[in-house]
Order: sequence, then structure tokens, then C-alpha cells
Amino acid sequence: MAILRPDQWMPKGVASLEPAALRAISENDHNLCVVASAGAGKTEFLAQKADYLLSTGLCRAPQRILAISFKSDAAKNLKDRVRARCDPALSSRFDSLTFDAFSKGLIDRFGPLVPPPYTPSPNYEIVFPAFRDWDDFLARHGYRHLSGKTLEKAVARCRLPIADLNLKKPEWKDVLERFWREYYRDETATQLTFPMINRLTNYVLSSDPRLIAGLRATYPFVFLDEFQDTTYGQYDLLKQLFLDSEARVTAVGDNKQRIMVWAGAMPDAFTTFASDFHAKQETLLSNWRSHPELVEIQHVIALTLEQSSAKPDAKRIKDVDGDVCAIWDYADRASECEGVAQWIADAVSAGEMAPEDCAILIRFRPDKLETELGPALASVGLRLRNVARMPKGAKIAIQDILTEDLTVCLMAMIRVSAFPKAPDDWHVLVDRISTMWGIDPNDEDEQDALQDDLGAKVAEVRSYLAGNSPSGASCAELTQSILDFIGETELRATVPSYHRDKDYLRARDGFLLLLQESAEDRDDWAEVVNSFDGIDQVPLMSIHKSKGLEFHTVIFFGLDERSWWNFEPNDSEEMRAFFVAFTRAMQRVFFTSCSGRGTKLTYIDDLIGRVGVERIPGPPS
Ligand SMILES: Nc1ncnc2c1ncn2[C@@H]1O[C@H](COP(=O)(O)OP(=O)(O)OP(=O)(O)O)[C@@H](O)[C@H]1O
Repeated sequence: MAILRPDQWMPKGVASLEPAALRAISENDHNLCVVASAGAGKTEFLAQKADYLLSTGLCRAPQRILAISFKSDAAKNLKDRVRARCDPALSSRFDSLTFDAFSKGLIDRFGPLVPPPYTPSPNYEIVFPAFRDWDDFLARHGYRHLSGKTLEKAVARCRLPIADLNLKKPEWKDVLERFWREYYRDETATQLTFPMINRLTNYVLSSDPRLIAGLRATYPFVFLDEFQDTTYGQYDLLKQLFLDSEARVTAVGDNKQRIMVWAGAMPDAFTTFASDFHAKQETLLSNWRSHPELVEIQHVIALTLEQSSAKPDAKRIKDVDGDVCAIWDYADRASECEGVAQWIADAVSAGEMAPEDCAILIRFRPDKLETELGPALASVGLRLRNVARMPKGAKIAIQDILTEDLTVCLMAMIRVSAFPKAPDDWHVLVDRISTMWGIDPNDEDEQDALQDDLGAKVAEVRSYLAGNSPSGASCAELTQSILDFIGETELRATVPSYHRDKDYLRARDGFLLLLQESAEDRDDWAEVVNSFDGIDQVPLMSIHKSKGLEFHTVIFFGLDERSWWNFEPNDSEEMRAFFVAFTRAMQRVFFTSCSGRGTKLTYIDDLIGRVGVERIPGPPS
């Protein structure tokens, strides 16, 4: 493939990029900080920059680009975007994964090199202690005067080995040592949280400089998406790997969307990065997601978070009539659910949007709302999908199943077989299987043979679907037959997170359970696929799960003091969460409020009231 000169490169798949994005793409002499508000095209910018680096040979084979995101669907979106923009031979050198997956991958490979007594057992278990578990640990060990929240932060922030730490309060050394011992008490099944994995990664890297040298040689370019949510532990790892190295690091994000401080995110990640890495700054000024009326409202919220915020240049055309934003008032929770359900049903039947284009967001506990809103939607013929729910028997949430590599491959094969035309899925299949089978994308003979093999398998799956109606047993048989064709060994070898049995089985079983659930009461495979993909279902999620996503319409349940009990105006975590929720919408945002949920959040009424957003009676059922 011909290598382009930098001046020959052009953006792909979009009509234009703003000048700041173009500058940041071609700037590779310095580290970079790209700050941009919601919908500014940060993901698109990273995808274009990846294409620039790969197609101009600035990132030359076998070198790779490492892109780190904070959520698995953000990592998948970015990988998909790079695949759409870049030749497959180039995009296969783009590694897009979450911070957790990146450090876990290092521990899966280098865990045995972690010095004792911190060497984890190979089949370690990942655990997610709840609030009370931290307090419970402290109580059991006689540290009732210390707080569980502080312990959680200390585990994430303190380097290993604990014995070498020089802490202001020596008691903490004892607490932390006991904590690590307790999680390692079963020598054959160590328990690890992701922050602990992060610390083990730090430790193993510092104990063998060859590991860092290897990673630097592999990754001369590093992208960090949603950098505002970087934790201290992650930042330590980043510095350890790439500070003062030849690697060029591009950090992208938006301080106004910093909603993970409660989980240990740094309050000043950009400033610290800019100073430590001597990074140049660029600011993107467009908003490609939302139309001007919504951007106007977003801007008054943005100003409470950052007084210097410039109003983005809204690029989206408004394509709806009537209100684009309002606070809907209800007398009680039943009429709130019924009214919203009927409004969605009416908008869907008027052709304004599909059910999956209308997201229901809630501050916390989507499972609770699911029990109230689910039946209301069902009564108007619509289904609600709580993406945080785990299918029965699974150990993984729907939202995560959908982004698994295993799911991407299996569903591409099933879609290609179940639908007359699925060109995108065919490309995904060819691309993924080429990588797994080690087929050179530039070798025409090998590619022809692959296409023949795939064509034959698709014909076989098609005839299986025609001859077998959807059921638990046929879903299991179908899944196994496709896995046998792809080769589970090959699949697991190319996806680092599948090296351990536990992780692979969680993904495989989760996939099958969701497919079987989607097959319940259906006799058509196309419907099973649509149900699996969430087509014709109204998605429900918390604000945290909605980060990085976008929807035609957003309905936010519960603009009241009970849902936002900690709400403080100006630059608070709550206000930033409100900003994230608001900015997911392309066309419309509605908020619901009812006395059964709590009293009005008057500050928000006043704030968005300034730009004409009204509190009105909610649409009745
Ligand atoms: N240059 C462009 N031309 C046209 N559309 C674009 C361009 N850049 C981005 N978009 C579109 O705008 C929307 C928002 O882009 P993207 O998701 O990259 O924004 P973001 O800055 O990552 O947003 P957020 O921080 O709010 O998650 C997407 O639908 C994307 O396809």
C-alpha cells in the first residue's frame, strides 16, 4: 500500500474538520491536550488522527497506536470509527481498549513477574467491593474510626510494596497491608479490584525496565479519550510508561463532563498532564451533535461549569417541530410513567423517531424505574431495555455484552445470514477473521480463499436458520457452530482479555444467555437479531452509562431534590452530570418531575428558564 506524504492526506468520511482539529492531527512534535465540549467530535478527531498517522507511515509497521478510553463502548466506538476511516491493513495496528482492560492485559501477561507477596494467582477473581464492604473490613480489623471511602481511595493511590511507603499517618500502612493480605488470603484465587490491578501493573513495570522499553517501542503514539476522568492510579501508570519518552501522547476530553471524581478521578487531570508532559493545547469549537436551540441551552449550563466557555458552533440541523426542551410536571409517579410512555408511542407512530432513538436517563437505580416504566411502555406496545441489567444467569451487563469482541464476530455472522443484505457486517467479519486467522489483508489469494470459506459458512448458517426455529437449544447450537468455524483458540489468542478462562466464559456465556433471552417467544431469526441489538426497544440507563453516547431524544426521569440530593450549583459533580445528560440529545431533551419523586430542583428551573425552557404539565396518557 502506498504511503502518503503528510500534505497528501485528507480527512475521510466527513465533509470537513475544523482548523483546530486539522492542526492537532498534524502536530506530532509535541504531546497534545485537545479540549472540547460535548459533541465537538473528539472521537471523530481521534479516528482521523489515527488514519493520518497510519497512512502517512508516521506510525510505521510493526508499530501500533494505543488508544485508551474509559468505557468499553467508547473503546469499541473508536475502534469501529477507525475501521470505517482506515484501510484494514492499517486499522489492525490500532489498539483501542479501556484503561482497565489495558492494565489487566499486562497483568494477565506479566502477573507471574510481580514480586512476592503480591504475585497474583493466575486464576485471580475480579471483585467490586460495595460501599459497605470497605467499612466492614475496617470494622473487622478494629479501625472503626477510619472511613471506608478513604480506604478505597488509599488502595487506589498507594504504590506497592506497601512496606516501602512513607505515609504521613503510619497507621495506614498497617491497614493497607492487612487489606492486601485479606484479598490474597486464598492463594489459588486472589481477589483483585481494578485499582489493585492498576497498582500491580505499576509494580511489575517498575521491577523490570525491559517491559516499559517494549511497550514504548510498540506504541510511539498514545491517545487518551475522556481524559478528564483519569484517576491518580491511572495517571501514575501513564507517567511511568510514557513520560519523557519518544511517545507522543494526545489527551482528549472535556472538564465539564468530569463525573468520576467520586470514584477517584483527578480534579485537575488536564492541567497536571499539560504541565508534566509539556503538552500543547488545542480547543475544538464545533458541536456536530445538537442543533442551535439545544446548544443555546447547553451553553448556559456550560457557563456555570466554566465561565470562560465559548459557545460552540452548532452544526446539526433541527428536524423536529414543537418543543425541543421542557420540564414535564406530573402529579404522581403512575401518571408520569403513563404520560411518558404514551408520548413516546405517539412520537414513534408519527415517524419522528424509532423507539431505540429515545433514551430514558436516570440519575441512579435504573432497575427501580424499570419496574415502573416497563409495564407502562408495554401497555402501549413498546419494550424498555435496561442496558445495565444482566441477562438471567449471566455475569455481565447487556451494555457490556454488546461490546465484547466475541459478540461482534458472532453477531456479524448471524446478521449476514439472517438478513438479505448486511454489507457492514460482512466487512466486519472479513476484517476480524483475517486478523484471527493471520491472513494478510494485502494478499489477494489469501483474501479470496477467506471470502470463499466465509461464503460457504454463511450458506450453512442460512440453511440452519431456515430449518430450525429460534429456541434455547438452537441458539446454543448456532453459537457453538460459529465458534467452531472461527476457532475458539484463534479468537482467544487475538483478544488479550480472553486469555483467562474466567473472562472468556463470562463473555461467551453472557452472549448466549442474551441470545436465548432474545429468542424467547419469537419464531423469526431476524426478530431475534433485532431484539438482541435493541432495535424497537427504548433504552434505559444511568447518566454514567450514557457518557459518550447520543440519541435523537432524551427523556430524563426525576428532576427533583430526591434524585439529586447532593445538588450544588456551579462547578459541582452533580451539575456536570446534569450537563452530560443534557448533551446526549441531538434533537430534544425533556425532564420529568413529580411530587411523588421529590420537590422541584428550583435552581435548574431558574437556570434553563433564562433561555426559555418552561415547566409545563407533562403530556397525559
Ligand atoms: N467533522 C465532522 N463532520 C460531521 N459530523 C461529525 C464530525 N465530527 C463528529 N461528527 C458527528 O458528531 C457527533 C458527535 O461526535 P463525537 O461523538 O465524536 O463527539 P464527542 O466530542 O466525542 O462527544 P461527547 O464528549 O459529548 O461524547 C457524532 O454523531 C459524529 O458522527
